[in-house]
Amino acid sequence: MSQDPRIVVALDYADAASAFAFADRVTPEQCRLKVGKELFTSAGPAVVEGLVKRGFDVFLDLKFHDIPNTVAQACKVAAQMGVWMVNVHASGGRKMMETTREALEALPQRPLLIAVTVLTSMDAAQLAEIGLPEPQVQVERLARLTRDSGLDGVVCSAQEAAMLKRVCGAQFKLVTPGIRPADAAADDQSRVMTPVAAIAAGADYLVMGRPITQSKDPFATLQQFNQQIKEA
Ligand SMILES: O=c1ccn([C@@H]2O[C@H](COP(=O)(O)O)[C@@H](O)[C@H]2O)c(=O)[nH]1
Repeated sequence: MSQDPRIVVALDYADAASAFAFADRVTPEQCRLKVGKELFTSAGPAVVEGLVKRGFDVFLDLKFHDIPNTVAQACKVAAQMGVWMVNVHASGGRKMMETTREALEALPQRPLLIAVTVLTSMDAAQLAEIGLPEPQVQVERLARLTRDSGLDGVVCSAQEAAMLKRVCGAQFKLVTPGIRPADAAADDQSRVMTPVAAIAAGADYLVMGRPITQSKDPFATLQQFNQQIKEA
């Protein structure tokens, strides 16, 4: 089994018991785990610490978006929980991202710091409604700003992965939600791609929630996706 699992399972559950029930049936070699707004609001730091204690790499996906000092301090607290990765919104701007990076760099051990470009639920029409250009243009703009602010990578759709690897370089991490098998419902996601296509396009980590957690057999489904990626 891979020591660098590419799938990050989104534990979008309402309580810690459900998250731990999932975590206790998989291993850190099979997947990384993501704690997002629902689970964190319900269960708080204890759920993060419980997953870290079980040996998992935890992506704390709280997408901080605030003034520089507030975001930097929040990310420092996240780092103290022992998370593997934390994120902010790139639209918070260069000063916010640089201040946060500097705060994390002062720690003895720091998590990866990445920034959300354009949410994978948004399509061109939704972006136009808020006065922004089409996804590829806006994602590239925010990814360049993120790279220039010294962060480790971005959250984007796998549809933008090939372009971003060219623009930002191979070391710049691409974390891609909106992953859907070809025959699956998109749900509220707009910019989707299959797991195999996402890896081929250059995605480093695939964030997958409902296609795994809401499948009939989440553990067999995770194994199938890992196998598909391995063979790709
Ligand atoms: O642009 C983004 C940023 C974050 N997410 C998060 O990823 C998962 C996706 O879950 P699915 O069930 O596989 O759709 C979810 O936790 C989102 O908050 C995203 O989808 N898009």
